[in-house]
Amino acid sequence: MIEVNDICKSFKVAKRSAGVKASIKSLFHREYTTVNAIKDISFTIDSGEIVGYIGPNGAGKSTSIKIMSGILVPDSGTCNIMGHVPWQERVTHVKNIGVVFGQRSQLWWDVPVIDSFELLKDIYKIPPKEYDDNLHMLTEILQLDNFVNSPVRQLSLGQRMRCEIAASLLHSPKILFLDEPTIGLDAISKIAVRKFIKTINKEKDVTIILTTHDMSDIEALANRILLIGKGTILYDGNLEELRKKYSGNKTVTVKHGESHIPINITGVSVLSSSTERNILSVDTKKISVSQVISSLSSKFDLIDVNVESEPVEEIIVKLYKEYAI
Ligand SMILES: Nc1ncnc2c1ncn2[C@@H]1O[C@H](COP(=O)(O)OP(=O)(O)OP(=O)(O)O)[C@@H](O)[C@H]1O
Repeated sequence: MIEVNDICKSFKVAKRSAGVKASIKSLFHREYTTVNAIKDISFTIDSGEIVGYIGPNGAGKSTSIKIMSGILVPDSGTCNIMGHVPWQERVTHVKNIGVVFGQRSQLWWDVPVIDSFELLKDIYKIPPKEYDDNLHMLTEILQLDNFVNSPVRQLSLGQRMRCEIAASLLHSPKILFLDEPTIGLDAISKIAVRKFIKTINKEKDVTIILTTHDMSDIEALANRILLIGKGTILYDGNLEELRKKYSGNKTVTVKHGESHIPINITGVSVLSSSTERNILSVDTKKISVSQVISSLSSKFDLIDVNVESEPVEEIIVKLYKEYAI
């Protein structure tokens, strides 16, 4: 469905030095540097996938999304999305894709949201029945009823984001590019947006490419991760493989009926110890969690046990460290 081959994109940026003298000099003699935003990136994405496109700030995520949406033209390389070259066949291409940039609005600021939707209906030439059905479905699932008639400038960030997502899907695209769709949202809105993304992927078979710095988005949604760093793809695989590779530890919290329990088990370190509760870090390469629990329960009276995996954030930090990005 999406085929990206050896894409490169660089930007020519004017050098600016501080100070009045340097500013005046730059009026007559400008110097430029080249920023290599992406270098030889290649990947394919199949229909129905949800791909988490992750990487640190400035890695090249937005640039890639802009190239795949046809907004930017690469310096070299090829890109084929549903049989079209995005930047050469823009009109046909945009009918197949929806794009949400979390930091920018595609809605008209001063008019009611519904008027923006009507404009998009005309721009995309959406047949009336398809528009009505999609609007009905999106209004219901994204709960837009209370603010769809308000101007965008009056909406909260979470309300606006739900409208942005609806706007990107009115023309029934098969691919949705989401660039930080949950940025700045509260916990409830984040969960609502994630739930919606899952629903359209499952029920409407929409392929989703998601960039985010929120690793719980990735954990909740992505079956595949593409890691980009310094403009190149560094990892392509699923989260489980990453967990296996980078996380050998589990955190086990043990609530017990004793005032203090001595813990001396190979592969187990005590993170914190207080009356009636111990927090342990278990190196699962040396000992399994069940072995630890049965060893403890054979000696002590355990009231409650809670086992947690290492947070995804920490696994990703290890990944970034390994690739020095
Ligand atoms: N229009 C532009 N002009 C000049 N440089 C640009 C432009 N757009 C992006 N860049 C540069 O290209 C590099 C990649 O930027 P990009 O926005 O793709 O990163 P990103 O991975 O989306 O980052 P973030 O997570 O911070 O949004 C950065 O060094 C950025 O400064």
